[in-house]
Amino acid sequence: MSTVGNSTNIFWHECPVGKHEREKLLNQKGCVVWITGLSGSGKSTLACSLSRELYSKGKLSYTLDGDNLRCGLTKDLGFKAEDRTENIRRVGEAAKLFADAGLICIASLISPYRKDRDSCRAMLPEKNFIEVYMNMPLELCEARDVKGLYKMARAGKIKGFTGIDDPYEPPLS
Ligand SMILES: Nc1ncnc2c1ncn2[C@@H]1O[C@H](COP(=O)(O)OS(=O)(=O)O)[C@@H](OP(=O)(O)O)[C@H]1O
Ligand SMILES: Nc1ncnc2c1ncn2[C@@H]1O[C@H](COP(=O)(O)OP(=O)(O)O)[C@@H](O)[C@H]1O
Repeated sequence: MSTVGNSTNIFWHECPVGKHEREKLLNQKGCVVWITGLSGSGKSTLACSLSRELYSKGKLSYTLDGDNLRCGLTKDLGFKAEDRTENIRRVGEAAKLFADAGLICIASLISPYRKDRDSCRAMLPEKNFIEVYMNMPLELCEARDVKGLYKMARAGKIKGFTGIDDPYEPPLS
């Protein structure tokens, strides 16, 4: 019996079919590929390419994209620091479930704060969390500006935009 956060008197229930059995069934290893980088750095493009490539090799993956998740699972969250932290925590937990299901879970979110990404890494065995950094200069992302968000941020119409007036902390390795 244990207490986790605000959940009290919690009992973990074990099931005879576990991650190992599911991995055997799927003939693959469940893991998380976590793609981080500025808006417009190419996260979603890479996530989709990787998913397609894995599919063509008969490997089951599932993509968790920041923009898409913000239409549902995380629609109650904005872009202030504590909301981004909760966003990453929640998606990290979801990604962990997909990996436990035996899937290759590809998460593509800005995830600007190093400590939040490190918390997600800590949820899984070291080799099951692969962090990928889209190392694109801000100038290039801004020049692409597919959604026109950088222009709005520069004009002060969006406050706290990553890379403009909100920080991005690149991975150390
Ligand atoms: N203030 C601000 N800063 C950054 N991005 C913003 C902002 N407001 C809206 N958007 C849009 O939200 C997308 C990023 O969502 P994420 O969930 O990945 O962000 S975060 O990880 O919580 O920082 C991001 O999508 P991508 O361009 O695909 O990264 C934007 O379309
Ligand atoms: N490797 C690449 N080379 C050139 N353009 C790219 C590359 N990857 C993505 N793009 C383009 O950059 C823009 C932003 O890509 P996107 O995947 O939406 O970024 P993000 O998900 O990080 O916001 C899109 O127009 C996309 O076609």
